[in-house]
Amino acid sequence: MHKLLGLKTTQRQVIRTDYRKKRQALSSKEQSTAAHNLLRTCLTSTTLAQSKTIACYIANDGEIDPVAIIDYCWQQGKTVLLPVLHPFSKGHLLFVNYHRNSTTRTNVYGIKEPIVSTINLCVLANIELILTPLVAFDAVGNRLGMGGGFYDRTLAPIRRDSLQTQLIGLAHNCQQTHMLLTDSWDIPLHAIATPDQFFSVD
Ligand SMILES: Nc1nc2c(c(=O)[nH]1)N(C=O)[C@@H](CNc1ccc(C(=O)N[C@@H](CCC(=O)O)C(=O)O)cc1)CN2
Ligand SMILES: Nc1ncnc2c1ncn2[C@@H]1O[C@H](COP(=O)(O)OP(=O)(O)OP(=O)(O)O)[C@@H](O)[C@H]1O
Repeated sequence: MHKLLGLKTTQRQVIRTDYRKKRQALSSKEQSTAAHNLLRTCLTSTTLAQSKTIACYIANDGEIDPVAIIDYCWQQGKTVLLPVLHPFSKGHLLFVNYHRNSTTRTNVYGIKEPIVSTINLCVLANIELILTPLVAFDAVGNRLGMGGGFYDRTLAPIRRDSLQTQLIGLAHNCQQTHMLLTDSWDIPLHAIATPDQFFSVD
């Protein structure tokens, strides 16, 4: 492997392990306080309030829980979507409508996802805002995920086709890193919301 590529891969793996441990170590009280404060932070930006079609996620592995954001969106009559592992296209995600009565299943990672059908699928170009899970972030919008490359692959058309879709990462305060080394395929975030702060990039 090329030296720099090897260094980056190692840095990513070390940070991934380290930052997954940090979020897993949070108590349920810390998790619920964080989840509550996260909605407040998100509402300090106009993006969430102005978007009508919003992709979110179901918390896993100590991730900050966006449940209050999902409830807020439903109350406001917004369309909420969840990522679903693509059934044929390995490493890609589909975004599927999620409402209070959605039928769900558990995927191979143990994460709940809605059942895909032709009527509940949403194409990327029609999603105004994607709230992404992440393992670590830096203040300039770089994101480190679980390592599957799912979001990077799925979101690549945003750069290729200059889509207007806004990307906001959701994270605990302890998931901020000084600086992440980036790769060519990384899709940077427009902002990051934590319980204490809203980081707008540029
Ligand atoms: N809540 C949530 N939903 C999500 C994601 C996510 O990161 N969080 N994804 C974001 O892509 C997709 C699923 N991708 C995932 C990829 C890997 C693992 C995982 O747990 N992998 C390994 C550990 C990886 C490692 O340490 O290298 C495992 O099985 O333990 C989970 C989800 C779509 N849905
Ligand atoms: N657009 C892409 N096309 C092809 N391969 C990609 C693309 N994006 C990422 N990958 C591959 O996915 C692998 C994992 O990428 P990376 O470590 O950036 O994932 P991640 O951002 O941590 O995960 P996720 O996006 O699932 O949360 C990389 O080794 C890379 O080869």
